Amino acid sequence: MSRDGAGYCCGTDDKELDMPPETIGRRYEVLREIGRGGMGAVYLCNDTLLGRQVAAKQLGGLPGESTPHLARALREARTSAALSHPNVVSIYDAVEEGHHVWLVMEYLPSRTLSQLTREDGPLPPGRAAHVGAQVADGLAAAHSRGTVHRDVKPGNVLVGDNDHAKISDFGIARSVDDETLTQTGMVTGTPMYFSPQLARGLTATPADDVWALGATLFSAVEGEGPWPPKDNSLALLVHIAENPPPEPRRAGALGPIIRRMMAADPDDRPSMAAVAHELRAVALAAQSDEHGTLALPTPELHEPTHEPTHEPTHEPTHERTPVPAAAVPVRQAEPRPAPAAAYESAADQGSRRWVLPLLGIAVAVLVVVAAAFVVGDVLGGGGSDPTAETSESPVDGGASDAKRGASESVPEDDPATSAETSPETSTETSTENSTDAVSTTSPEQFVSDYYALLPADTDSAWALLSDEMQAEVGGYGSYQGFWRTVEAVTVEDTVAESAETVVVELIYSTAEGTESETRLITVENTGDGLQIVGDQVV
Ligand SMILES: Nc1ncnc2c1ncn2[C@@H]1O[C@H](COP(=O)(O)OP(=O)(O)OP(=O)(O)O)[C@@H](O)[C@H]1O
Repeated sequence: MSRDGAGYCCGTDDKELDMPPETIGRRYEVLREIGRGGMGAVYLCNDTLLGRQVAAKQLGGLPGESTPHLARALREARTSAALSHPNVVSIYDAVEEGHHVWLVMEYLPSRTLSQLTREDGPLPPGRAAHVGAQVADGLAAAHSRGTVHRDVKPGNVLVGDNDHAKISDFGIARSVDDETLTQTGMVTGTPMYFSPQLARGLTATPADDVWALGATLFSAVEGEGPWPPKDNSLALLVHIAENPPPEPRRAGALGPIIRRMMAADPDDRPSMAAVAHELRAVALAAQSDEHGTLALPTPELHEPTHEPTHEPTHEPTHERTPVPAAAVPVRQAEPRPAPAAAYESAADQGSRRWVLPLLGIAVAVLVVVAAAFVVGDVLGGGGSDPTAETSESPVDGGASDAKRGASESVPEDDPATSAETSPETSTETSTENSTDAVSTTSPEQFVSDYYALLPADTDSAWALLSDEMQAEVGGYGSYQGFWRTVEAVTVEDTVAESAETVVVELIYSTAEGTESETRLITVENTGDGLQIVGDQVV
């Protein structure tokens, strides 16, 4: 192992894998190890640029395994970065160092669902339903954009305070039209939670995630996995493929939904969105159980996540349709001196170019392409190349890059050529450029990166609004309340109209559907970097 001017440099033997670096990518100070998984250690770090805690997961670096590991890591970063959702662990950055990739992600003080079950015993059905509903929300958002997780299991469900749950580890997730993984012939995932179809080697579909979540809930309430443990994975696969689904015994009100989620025929399984809805109903019923036998932590049940809330406090005069405000929610329908995004008249609403009726498969494809576009931006610092989805390029930034972009440059390297051929991290490159780069972040990149933060990281996004815009919005609570109603926002295109104005085309996904909108964003360099100072529908 060596440390050089570019920061920590990793070797390739197992011993070195056990030694944490002091800093990752010259930006993330390692504080302590959080845990270990099949792919390596996870460390709690301090992001010195944004002053927040993050989790960094080390992947790759084993002899002869670096390439597939890097590919898996980058795929994980791309998939998760495109999935900005309150119930999906956000990927902020991916740093290549030596033979390793560090995935830098949102830190969630938590226990995994498997730890929780092991330490607290089997979960009451209502509590399991509450956790499961949130995970189903996150997975439904992934499914709506063509991504199958493929490794849903208790170890990939992080449960934090008040049982706030997030699904993590999109390491083997992929878009359904991405044949890269199937071409490798690799079998990945955890057999214990495989559906019979996956066990038979069929291509993964959203119905397999539904099964896996059903099996995960089965484990949570039963205290043990759905199948008898077997040392031999192949034997377990054969067992799953040839035997009827297990019957839950301690699931109570959760029993019927678990049975349907684990239906042998995938066509008999509900969609993930329907699962979320049903699980939430079970959780709510348990919450109101007077006898408290299904007691739940109450605060989180009221968290809107993205279940439709028909009476949003921040939108008193409008239907709860997603309001595609660049930065802010609609608060009232009164005329404003400047048409800031915070305010939109009823006439505006009527004339809004809703495209919902035109949406269908074509939009699903569009969203996937747009997601690649956003990630491409993040990868290339402005090189918005949708083809980057299929290249093994480094992922630099993710959600955090918008914030970083406000104070430093993002390299203009070509994402299609910089990964396998150049081991330097893109984070390193951007850090090196940081001293003189305040003015080099393009407004289009800044706007793209701003939206990449949303809806998951409202804290960081909020900091990118000028004081005046924050006042226009009506406060952080209102801003956050709006973004909680949005499952995903995707930048379809950005065009600079002038040095300070950007036309951005957006696609919003909510529980009610998908819609697009074009907005004019005005940015200004305030000395601290770029900030959003104006926003209107065009
Ligand atoms: N974002 C995070 N925030 C907080 N803790 C985390 C985070 N990600 C992982 N952890 C912790 O680190 C441990 C290891 O995580 P990891 O994802 O590597 O495990 P795993 O899913 O078993 O591994 P793999 O999927 O690679 O086989 C987990 O048990 C969890 O407690």
